[in-house]
Amino acid sequence: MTTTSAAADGNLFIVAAPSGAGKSSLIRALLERHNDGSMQVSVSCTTRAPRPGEIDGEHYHFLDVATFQRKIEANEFYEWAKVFDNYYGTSRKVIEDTLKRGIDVFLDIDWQGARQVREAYPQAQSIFIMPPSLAVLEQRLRSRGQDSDDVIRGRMAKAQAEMSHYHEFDYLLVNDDFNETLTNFEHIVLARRHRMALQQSRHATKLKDLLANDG
Ligand SMILES: Nc1ncnc2c1ncn2[C@@H]1O[C@H](COP(=O)(O)OP(=O)(O)OP(=O)(O)O)[C@@H](O)[C@H]1O
Ligand SMILES: Nc1nc2c(ncn2[C@@H]2O[C@H](COP(=O)(O)O)[C@@H](O)[C@H]2O)c(=O)[nH]1
Repeated sequence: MTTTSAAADGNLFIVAAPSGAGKSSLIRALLERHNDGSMQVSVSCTTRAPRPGEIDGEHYHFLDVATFQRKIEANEFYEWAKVFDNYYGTSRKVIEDTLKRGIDVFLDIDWQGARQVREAYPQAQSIFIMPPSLAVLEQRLRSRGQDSDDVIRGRMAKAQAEMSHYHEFDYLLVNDDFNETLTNFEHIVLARRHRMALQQSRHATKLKDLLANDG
């Protein structure tokens, strides 16, 4: 008789930060380092207008408010929140299907969404990214060159409220030197993968021993 152990689900990582602290850049860089298909970033839905260069389906799924609200009613979101006066949400089906295929998923979301995901999926690992200072945060938003002065002012006004939730997260990284932060981020992700792989192999060994001793 042959025994097969179920393939392990992928790991779910929540990454939050005040706007401009660098979470999207860190996730993108990590995915470039591990471009073997074992990791994916979730493409959120939003009612925010696309920025120049943003592509529908690649950076976000851009929806109108009525469509977004219909999806809320139909329970299609794993989590959703209103952030900076726009709706943002994560598709339930895509996340569940991707994790089932054994692929690690990164959610680039705010603290409200992080709370909802933790409740739905307590084994998710959560990482909060802090900027070195508010002055640096503002400088990053400005040098990104994608938001108007008004939008930047609005995001800076909400930065401290977002940062006040850092203690709800499993890990805290201060993104000063980018490469150093990326390496620390990578260590968190790889340590989680190794822990889960070890658990899975212990589980498989136990099952084998149990069957060997049976009868
Ligand atoms: N450690 C760093 N040092 C200098 N610049 C950085 C660093 N990390 C990110 N940046 C730059 O800061 C800007 C904001 O980064 P990014 O867009 O990744 O932020 P974010 O947290 O994803 O923002 P949002 O929540 O608005 O999507 C980008 O121009 C990025 O290149
Ligand atoms: N709760 C969620 N928050 C999300 C999601 N996708 C993005 N975000 C957060 O919104 C702000 C602004 O993003 P931007 O692209 O307009 O700069 C940022 O903090 C994101 O993390 C989501 O699906 N759910």
